[in-house]
Amino acid sequence: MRRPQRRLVAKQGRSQDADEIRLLEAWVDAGKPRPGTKPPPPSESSSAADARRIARAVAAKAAAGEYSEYGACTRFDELPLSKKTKDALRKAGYKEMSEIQRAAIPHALCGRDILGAAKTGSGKTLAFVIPVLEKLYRAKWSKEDGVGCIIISPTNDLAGQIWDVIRKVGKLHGFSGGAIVKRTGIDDEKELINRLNIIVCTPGRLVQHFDETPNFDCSQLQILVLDEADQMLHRDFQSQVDIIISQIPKVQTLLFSATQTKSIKDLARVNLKNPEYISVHEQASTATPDNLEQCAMIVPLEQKLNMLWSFIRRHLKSKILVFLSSVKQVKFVYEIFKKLRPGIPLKCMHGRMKYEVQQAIVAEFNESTSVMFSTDIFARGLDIGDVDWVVQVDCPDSVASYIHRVGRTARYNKRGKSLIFLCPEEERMLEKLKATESKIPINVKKPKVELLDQISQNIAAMLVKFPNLQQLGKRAFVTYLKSVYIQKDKEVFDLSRFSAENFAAYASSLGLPVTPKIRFVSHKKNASKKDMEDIGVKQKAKVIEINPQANRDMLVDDELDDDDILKPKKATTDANIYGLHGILSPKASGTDTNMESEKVKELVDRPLKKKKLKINVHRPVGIRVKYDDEGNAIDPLASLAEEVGSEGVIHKDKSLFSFFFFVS
Ligand SMILES: Nc1ncnc2c1ncn2[C@@H]1O[C@H](COP(=O)(O)OP(=O)(O)OP(=O)(O)O)[C@@H](O)[C@H]1O
Repeated sequence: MRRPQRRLVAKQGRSQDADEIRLLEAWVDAGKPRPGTKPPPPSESSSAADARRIARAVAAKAAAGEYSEYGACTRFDELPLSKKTKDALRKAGYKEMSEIQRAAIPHALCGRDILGAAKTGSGKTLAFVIPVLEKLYRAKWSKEDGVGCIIISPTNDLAGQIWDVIRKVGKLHGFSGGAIVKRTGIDDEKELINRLNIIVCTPGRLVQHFDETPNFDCSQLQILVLDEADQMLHRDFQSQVDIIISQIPKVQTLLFSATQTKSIKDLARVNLKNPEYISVHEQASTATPDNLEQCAMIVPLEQKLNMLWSFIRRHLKSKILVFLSSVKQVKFVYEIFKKLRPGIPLKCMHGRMKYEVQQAIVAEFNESTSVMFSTDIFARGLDIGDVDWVVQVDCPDSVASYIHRVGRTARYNKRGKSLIFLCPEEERMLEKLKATESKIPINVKKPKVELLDQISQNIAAMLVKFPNLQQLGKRAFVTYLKSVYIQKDKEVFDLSRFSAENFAAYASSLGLPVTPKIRFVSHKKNASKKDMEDIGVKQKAKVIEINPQANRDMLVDDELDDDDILKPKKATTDANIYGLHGILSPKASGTDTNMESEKVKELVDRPLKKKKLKINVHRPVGIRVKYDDEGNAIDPLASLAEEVGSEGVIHKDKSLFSFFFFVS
């Protein structure tokens, strides 16, 4: 493939790097670990001073053409890495490698595909960021070379966080790049995206660029990373990842997660070539961090808020992350607790917030002792400093979700604690967590009922004083039931196990004077458009007798918006934008809708190079998918209505945009 003259000239201009690159190439090749090998346990005898001396000796030998094997290294400065990367690592305070870094980086440096698994907080981000930087450096990649690396992450926040690590460790390299992390202006991004060497983004946004950006060119891609790979390859992002894979060449691929997929079917979809299976904690007795203390309590639904309040009141000096199952619950609990003043700052985080607001809240939470109420938007990957407690008020949808949620504490050698409230009706989850194969050391504690603060009366008083809170409470009630109803794991989540009395008591615990009336609408698989419309029309909805007693008491309440009706929606955010044959399927509702809201930082003003044609000629044509502000596919008619009806809004949104981060 011929590259333009200008690129060659730019590369020749970096002759001081050329010698180092030659040396690194030779070292990487001569000292590479054998496929399938793991590093030996690190020797404990050498002091830090010894280790530095060894590292200097290794580097001097390499400069003299004697290349040592690097598969057993314990420090970053013993690896065949560029001086720019080593200097930045040292400045950032990274010296000793973590287990996953020791095991994965040597194999990744010599170009192998990796399927990496290690516990939460064990340093997986650096395990892929370093090979990415080195790959591009050794390929003499420059800003003019276009997209060389794509890193896909499930949420915008996580993409932003990964980009921060790249900026820190790659700051001495001259690569361009950015986290496309907020739906700002796809048109502005179209101009710029081909000039980014490293793109970090959610799958939905990338697919959107493949669809809408003329000449979006990934044909020169060098390396692909899927963070939280199990989630990427599973139902949530399956169809989008399939599209991405079909649009890019086969390149070195790195897959990382704390709960790795082992499904051959999943892995076949990303075409891994003789991958290194690296699971550093596979033999460990626990799947969660060793320094994490975990306990569970069986708490009736109607006592959960009392329990949470009492817990917070007794931990006013702790940084606490609280998981709830829906945006409306987060909003309600946050608002009501704020009014009741527990004596510690409160924050909330969910997907309906602007990315900038989220970032500000995360930054504050990083710095302060406070309580953060969050949906699962915070469950994976986020690296928040010194969280003391993770409290799961609502049951996670799986054991893997539990592991990711509790992994927000006890990160990288720090200590942490977690507590989960499970309703008696959800005890099956406790069995799953305690099962030998889950490897989760969890203690079951009995709640001390006598210590419980009873706050239902206080909440009810607040609802009288602030009527808008009553509406919020009602919605929190309904969305909680909905969140249980839509769960796939019916062994754990089964509304029919709750009685009408349970629901009434729960409503009363939220301060509601009466139990909101709700209805359940049947879920027809592969529902046609007609069916979908019918579901939207209340009179035609089919009521399911989930709990005859409950249904007798809970009929349709017309005050609740459609979103609050217990009709099945997809639990995930931007999953399945396409149906099987590229047919537009209805917008997924999602627990967190900002996963696809994107922000791009710092504008680029370099001339574009001529780009090659897209790769996949078999992609379905003739179906132009439109996306909403969050990157979800929207119905053509809905989008037409939006364009006709809200020109001003569209214009206003556009003015928010786009800037790219740069490593320079
Ligand atoms: N070699 C290292 N030395 C010191 N600190 C490190 C090292 N590697 C990573 N860390 C720190 O450990 C913390 C957790 O790292 P990271 O976020 O990469 O974990 P993770 O394995 O990706 O976790 P999760 O599974 O939750 O996404 C970060 O604050 C990071 O800066």
